[in-house]
Amino acid sequence: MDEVIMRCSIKSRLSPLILPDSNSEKGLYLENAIENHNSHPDNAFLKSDYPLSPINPAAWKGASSRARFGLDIGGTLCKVVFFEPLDDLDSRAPGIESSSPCFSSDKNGLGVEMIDQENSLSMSNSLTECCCSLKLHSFSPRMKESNEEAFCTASPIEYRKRFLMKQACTNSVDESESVLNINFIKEPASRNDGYFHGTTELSIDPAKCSNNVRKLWASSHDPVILSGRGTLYFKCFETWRIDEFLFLTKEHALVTTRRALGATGGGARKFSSKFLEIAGLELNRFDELKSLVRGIGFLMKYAQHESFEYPQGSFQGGLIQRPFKSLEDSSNDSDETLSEEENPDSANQFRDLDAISENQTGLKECDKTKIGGAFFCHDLNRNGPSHDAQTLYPYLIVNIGSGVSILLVESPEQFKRVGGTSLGGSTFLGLTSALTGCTSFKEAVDLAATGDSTEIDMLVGDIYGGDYSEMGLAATTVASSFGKLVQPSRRETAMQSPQHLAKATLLMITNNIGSLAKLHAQATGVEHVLFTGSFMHGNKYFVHFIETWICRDITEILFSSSCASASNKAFGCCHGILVQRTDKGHILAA
Ligand SMILES: Nc1ncnc2c1ncn2[C@@H]1O[C@H](COP(=O)(O)OP(=O)(O)O)[C@@H](O)[C@H]1O
Ligand SMILES: CC(C)(COP(=O)(O)O)[C@@H](O)C(=O)NCCC(=O)O
Repeated sequence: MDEVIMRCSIKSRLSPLILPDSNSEKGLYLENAIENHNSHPDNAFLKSDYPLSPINPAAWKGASSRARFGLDIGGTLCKVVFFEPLDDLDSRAPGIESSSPCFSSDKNGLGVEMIDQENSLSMSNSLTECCCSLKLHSFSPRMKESNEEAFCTASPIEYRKRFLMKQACTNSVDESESVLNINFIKEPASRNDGYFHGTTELSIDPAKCSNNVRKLWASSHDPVILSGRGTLYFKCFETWRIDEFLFLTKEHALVTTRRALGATGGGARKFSSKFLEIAGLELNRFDELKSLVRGIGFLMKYAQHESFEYPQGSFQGGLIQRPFKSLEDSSNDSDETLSEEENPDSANQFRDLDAISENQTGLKECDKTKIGGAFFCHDLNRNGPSHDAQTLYPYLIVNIGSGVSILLVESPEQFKRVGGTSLGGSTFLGLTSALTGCTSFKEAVDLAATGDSTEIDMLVGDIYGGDYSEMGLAATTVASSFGKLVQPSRRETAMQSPQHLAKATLLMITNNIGSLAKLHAQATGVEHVLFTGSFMHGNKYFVHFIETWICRDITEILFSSSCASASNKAFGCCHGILVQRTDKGHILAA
């Protein structure tokens, strides 16, 4: 099949939405899509023991299926989104609706781009061969022949050798085996680099292969079934594992030719030759910020369901906040304390503190706060979700990845990068890891949850003995992050309290990002700010802090917080997966 033509009125073709268990935090809700819950019930982001793949064998066994991939190879994480069509699209393809919203955005580099059909892989049907075997799909007999030819001429062995040699320098390798017969390459058990350790060994033994691939491809999200079309999968691994990923892909995937994969992020440029050399994969590169805007735009249209509320008690152990303790203290000192008029922040802090102290959860009892769907939507002025793709513009995107980019999106076709900061998600993770020895993002966030940053930060009250009323600074405002550690005795104590250090780090990063977001919103005159990026994932404290303290003047704050939507750059660059223009000018919607 050389060409597939489909209608792309996605909304009308999909089945009704089925909401999953409300205690979960996972969730991408494409409107009218169905979550696949055949997978592990505890599907957590990058959970290393998550059962392989996304692939539900029953769903693809025997099917001449094809998967189309979009990769976002970021500074820290590589996010992969792939779509596995059900079967022959032709048989399910009615005509084209040129009025489709997908069709209309194909302009100015932000809409649908020409992605040829080579941005396509197929999943192996042979589960016994390898649980997650990938092989390049050929659309026509002619292409298939050339695939096989290319496979014969490919020479990944050299690269594997080099890789093994490199590994051998740092890892214990059984020297009794020749390079090509090595079954295991053990990584040091004690490695403590602060990141998710997905794969602990490389193996060419099929049994272990499944295990390795399973671990590497830790699922980041339950698959989403687009009824009658196929399934969307979300995967993620650390970018520093790219060699491992490519070798495993090559080793187990039977990559048979050079084909283009939709790819974005800095790594799409940096590693493009590596993809080609190691795995024979050609990257079809897309600008990452364009992909981000496009991915968000797509989700905005089709994934408007926020999904989960914070369960009661989920914030046990404290919250990120401008510390209230000394504010209470200083409230006894009427001379030093700001009036509400002088310091509206201070007044709000008191009010919020009252609300919070009722249940000590650290979360306002506020039924409009929801998280976990494709978008966490919080309208500060109205109850319930209010964002609407049409009325949202102009808005800011604050993408918190390794670093932070701030974009002003003026229309679906127009955006510009208006700012950024190097103090981003990896600053939090790197610093917290270095300071506390924690070994994963989740651990760092969990640690922060139990900490008290006032033990670490120097507050205005620490300097002034109370509020600095003249300048509107409450005593509780952080004057200097980590400032208390200038005292040697404080440092010693702090080092015994990793949770306080983690919290101070999270607060510092959050405060900075929030302030920048607010300033950029003011400078550009926008009222809507959307926070996204993997830093958001499971990071309720960030969300809560931002909405409570930082962005009160902004009409609407949106959080794209699920892992799936944190993959929106990958989504954006495989937008062509869902809506694709073929070389004959047809829309292809998978
Ligand atoms: N499992 C994880 N492993 C590492 N970092 C994670 C993880 N989950 C969330 N993060 C956070 O997400 C950040 C990376 O965000 P991401 O949007 O993927 O950026 P990039 O595209 O630069 O890799 C990390 O710096 C960290 O703060
Ligand atoms: C360079 C980047 C666009 C890369 O994106 P990322 O992988 O961090 O998502 C981003 O890290 C960034 O904008 N950093 C901040 C640079 C600055 O404005 O100071």
